[in-house]
Amino acid sequence: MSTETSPHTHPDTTPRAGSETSADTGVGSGATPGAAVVVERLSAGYPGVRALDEVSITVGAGRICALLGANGSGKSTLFKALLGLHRPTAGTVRLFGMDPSRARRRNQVSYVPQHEQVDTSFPVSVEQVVMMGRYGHMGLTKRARPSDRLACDEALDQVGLSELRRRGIGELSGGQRKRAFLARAIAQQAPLMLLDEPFAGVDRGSEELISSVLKALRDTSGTTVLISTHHLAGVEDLADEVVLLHQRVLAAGLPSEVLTEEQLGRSFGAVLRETT
Ligand SMILES: Nc1ncnc2c1ncn2[C@@H]1O[C@H](COP(=O)(O)OP(=O)(O)OP(=O)(O)O)[C@@H](O)[C@H]1O
Repeated sequence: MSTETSPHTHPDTTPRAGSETSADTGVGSGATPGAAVVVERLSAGYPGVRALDEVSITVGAGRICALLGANGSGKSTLFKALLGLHRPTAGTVRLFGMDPSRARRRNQVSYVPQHEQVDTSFPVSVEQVVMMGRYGHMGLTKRARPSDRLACDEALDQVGLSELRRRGIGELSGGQRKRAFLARAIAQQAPLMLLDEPFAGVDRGSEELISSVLKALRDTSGTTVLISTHHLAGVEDLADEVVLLHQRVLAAGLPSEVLTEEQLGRSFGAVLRETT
């Protein structure tokens, strides 16, 4: 990740942009080589609210980047823009050189939302939820093939939910449910994973498990991971790069550069400390 003030990329890792060629992905045609996410001078908001103001971020492929900001700092709005679900007023977003809608259609990005609506009156098992991550791979018939079942089995195993696979999703604890939705994203096997507040409302055990799963995805598959969080705890250990956001990018770089008392104090003052 980098901004104009703190250039930092990771040229050693190649984006796992599916099996597409550079012509398919658009990499090379105005894209930033080796970058999974390029946000340039992005402004976005709602009637009467400026949520993002000229935000520029670059996340190198195969990196874990934490987007750190207090409540209301614009993290969710940025995620919505990255997913093509919120139209910015200015600026551009490119995921592996593609616009967000195209990247989603080409299974380049998976998403783990902060809250997932679970309709307990319509029972869906944990493994059915995880299988939903495979829909983009199944073709028109939407029938699971052996490769889909294998991807689900592996994802359930990674998050430690194999034993609970037949349980209804509504019967899980908050932390277990979060792991189930993480497994759905893992099964999708997209080269970029976005996680909105993955540690909110989970116990210490689930937090450690989620962190180690994300690191394993980076290390074994070269997955680029972008998490939004307002919790300082754990970020230094997990993230390769940190962006401090408060409507604008206040600081960006290596955790050791960004997560200093001085930087946090200058950037957030009391606001961040109150919310961590
Ligand atoms: N649908 C909306 N309509 C109007 N204003 C909104 C809407 N969604 C967010 N906002 C405002 O936009 C700003 C950024 O909100 P956003 O949800 O992106 O921040 P956030 O960092 O994700 O916050 P949190 O950590 O509390 O989820 C805030 O001032 C918020 O009140």
